[in-house]
Amino acid sequence: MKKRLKMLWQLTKGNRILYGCAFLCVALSVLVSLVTPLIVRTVLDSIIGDAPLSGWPARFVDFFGGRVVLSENIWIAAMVFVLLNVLNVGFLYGRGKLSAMAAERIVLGLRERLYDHLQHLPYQEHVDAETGDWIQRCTSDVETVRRFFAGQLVEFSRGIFMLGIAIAIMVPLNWKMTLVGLCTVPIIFLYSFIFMLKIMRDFQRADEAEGRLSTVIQENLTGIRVVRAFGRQAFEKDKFDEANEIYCGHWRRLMRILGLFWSLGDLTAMTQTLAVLVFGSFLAVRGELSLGTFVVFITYEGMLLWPIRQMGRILADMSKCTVSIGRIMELLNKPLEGQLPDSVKPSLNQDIVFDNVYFEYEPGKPVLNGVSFNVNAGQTVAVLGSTGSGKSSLVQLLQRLYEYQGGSIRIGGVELNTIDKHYLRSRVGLVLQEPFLYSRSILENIAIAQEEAPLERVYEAARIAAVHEVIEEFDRGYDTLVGERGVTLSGGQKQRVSIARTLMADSDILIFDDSLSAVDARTDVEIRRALLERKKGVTTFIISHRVSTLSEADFIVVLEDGKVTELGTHEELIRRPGLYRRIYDIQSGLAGREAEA
Ligand SMILES: Nc1ncnc2c1ncn2[C@@H]1O[C@H](COP(=O)(O)OP(=O)(O)OP(=O)(O)O)[C@@H](O)[C@H]1O
Repeated sequence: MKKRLKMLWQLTKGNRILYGCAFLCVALSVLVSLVTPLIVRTVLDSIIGDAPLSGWPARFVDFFGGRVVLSENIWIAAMVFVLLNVLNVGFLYGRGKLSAMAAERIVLGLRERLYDHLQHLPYQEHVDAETGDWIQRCTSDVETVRRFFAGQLVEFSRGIFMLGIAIAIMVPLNWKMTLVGLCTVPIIFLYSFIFMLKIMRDFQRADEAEGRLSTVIQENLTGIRVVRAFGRQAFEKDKFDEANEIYCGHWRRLMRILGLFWSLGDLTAMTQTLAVLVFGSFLAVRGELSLGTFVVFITYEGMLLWPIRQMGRILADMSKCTVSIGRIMELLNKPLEGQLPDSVKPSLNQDIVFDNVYFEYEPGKPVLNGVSFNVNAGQTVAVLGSTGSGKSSLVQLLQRLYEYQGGSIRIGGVELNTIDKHYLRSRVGLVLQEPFLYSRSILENIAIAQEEAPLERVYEAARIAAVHEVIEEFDRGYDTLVGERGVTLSGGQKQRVSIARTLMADSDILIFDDSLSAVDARTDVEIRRALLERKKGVTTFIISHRVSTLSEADFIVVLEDGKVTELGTHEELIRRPGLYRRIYDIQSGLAGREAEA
């Protein structure tokens, strides 16, 4: 809790003067509202009545020409009354504007900080993340913080000013009435505070449930094709209903508690008003309280009760805000991707040595174990292995998306984990099996990292990826819009657009992680030929299950359960029994049968 409040305080940095001015407006507005009933009191008791005058009411009356003048021109007092109210409106406007300005600035900064932080988290965090929950933290949790800074914070200060100034005015007027008028304030405070502590956990649960609900919606919309293809609509609906029911359940509970809170608050407020009325009448009958002072107390009671009750509500809202800030902090406190201070930027067009590499995602569960092989600069390496054997993990290490825990990977003799990550990723092109395309034109998708590149370079990349002609056939050519995640393109077309995108960069190392799987065998050959021809000298890793693709590599690495079980050229491997030979036999058998058929 202390940490969350500290974070809220830190967030106000740079906007404290604005808040200071907003608080000043609040204080002035409170002062003006509390002075107004005193003018009514002066008019009732000393202008219409004949109670003696002293202090500032006497000076006020003298200023307007004395009692007689004022009693004959009562409109003057009415005008002062109106003027004070106009002033009050001005202060309220100032308060609203200043606090809104400060809140917008704080939230703008917070959103930017949050978004920037997410961009630099380790890749594993993104893989493990519940996207919907993260989106919720960046949107509705930030919105809760905005509401706190824009309204609740200054509203809370209004309650404090109101209480402080009212006590200062009420005590000299009648201390007994002050005691009666404020007797429930500590009760309301205490009760609101206990309530705030109690409800905080419920708000947290409701927020988490909302995050899960967002995740269900997000997963459903992203995977809609799978849902349709497998007729999983009913299952998805049940999943959604369950998450929705849990979320609504939390809110029902919250509403019950809030309802109880408000009803008890109403009861306390009514008791308080009744006490003031009864005790005030009693004192008035005994002549201990003038009519004007009685009116002041009743008016103050009405004015005080609402902000004090509001303070309770604000305390409860603050608990929601502290929950949201806690959830935001949880993201902001996630350590960023480590960057060694001495990161180097060597030339990557060099020999690569994998030396006894050990890697695991979870402790004690090796994914790569003792992987060793050497790649000469400019060579093409093919990687084969059954599913889950560690192929993708192996190539992802080359972009430092993950860090290996044992052994060594050296590029031109430089240890990989000392190379600057940003530099490394800009020089190592990775094409994934399931590429992500933005909802923009094909041109923008290909030139995403090279917006200034001449069109000819884009065409060249698309030609190598064997997609140029396909794009030209579209009505709008390169300006064709790709729907969200490229739904208007076929799987193979998307893969080729994403290959073209990677080829735009001037990479020293290219990795194709099964990224030709959705492309037919003939186009696959075309792309590889074009690559060999036009990207000569670029070290290339190709993960594939196609022997026709694998066979053309300089050598093949066969991975099984994270270990290299075979290493050699196509000719060498087909002569030995093993996985490669088995795959070769199956695929050449199939090819033979296809040819016969
Ligand atoms: N981000 C991750 N966190 C935890 N475990 C992971 C992660 N990614 C992969 N794994 C696990 O590591 C093992 C190797 O996965 P990897 O993706 O490297 O295999 P692969 O050979 O590329 O498989 P495929 O051919 O199916 O793509 C698998 O058991 C997989 O479940």
